[in-house]
Amino acid sequence: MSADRTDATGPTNAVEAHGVEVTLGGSRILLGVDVVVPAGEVVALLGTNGSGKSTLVRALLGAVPLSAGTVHLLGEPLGPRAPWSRIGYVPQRMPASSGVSATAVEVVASGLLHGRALRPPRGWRTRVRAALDAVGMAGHERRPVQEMSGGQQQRVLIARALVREPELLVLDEPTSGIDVPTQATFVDTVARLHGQGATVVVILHELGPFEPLIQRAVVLRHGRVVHDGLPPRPRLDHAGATHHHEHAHHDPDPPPTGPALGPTLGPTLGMEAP
Ligand SMILES: Nc1ncnc2c1ncn2[C@@H]1O[C@H](COP(=O)(O)OP(=O)(O)OP(=O)(O)O)[C@@H](O)[C@H]1O
Repeated sequence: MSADRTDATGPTNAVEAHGVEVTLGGSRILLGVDVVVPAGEVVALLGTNGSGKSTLVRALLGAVPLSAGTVHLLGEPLGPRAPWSRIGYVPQRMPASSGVSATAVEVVASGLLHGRALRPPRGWRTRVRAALDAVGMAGHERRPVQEMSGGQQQRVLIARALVREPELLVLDEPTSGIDVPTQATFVDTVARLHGQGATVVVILHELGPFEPLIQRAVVLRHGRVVHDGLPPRPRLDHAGATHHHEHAHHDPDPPPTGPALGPTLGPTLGMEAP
């Protein structure tokens, strides 16, 4: 644990990544990404489809190998010393089923197991129920997740991350496929965790209901950071309830390089520069 990352009150940076490069299937996906997220901040990761957002999050969490660069989480380097029990992660999709039909309670309770702790802690049922409640899944405790819709499975995954009351919460497009009232409940829960000091890194297609929480946006394009600063404002025509989001947003050319969000990038995200 290095002195510059951690003081007596805990790590100053929840995420500290420098020069991250990732190559997958022979393609260079991340080309030297620097991301530093101070403890307690809520950061949105934005960018067009295929810009490398999920790969970056997976690299930060050690789920894909780095070909170059360094990552520290909550003051510890990636690896066996990384404090996984203090980190919650919600992947974009439910991992392929193993064929074992776990119930919602079992999946969420697995979020309380880590390292050598193979038994859930005292009071786990109450915590699991509260986490399912926070994602609008109260009453579904005994249902096998395999029988649930994609949106319901996503909510169970979110509950599995929330049940830890994590210090660092990493979410990959958490609200896709989830109905609007449940999105609001979920955002309230993330806001509560943030109020308790948690750091949140969230991949979003658009800021949507997270907008009031987002303090900073990191925008990727073709595996590089093209903006790191104030979040873009939603464009009025995109914010309207009648706007549909199924259309593909075009990739602007050339990419902006400065710290400010370039005028061509806003339309890509359906947002205006700050
Ligand atoms: N395992 C893999 N092997 C080869 N290429 C991959 C692999 N995983 C991702 N890629 C490629 O890396 C690029 C970035 O993918 P990634 O999923 O990180 O983008 P993204 O910004 O999260 O996109 P989306 O918004 O569609 O999820 C894409 O071109 C994708 O096809």
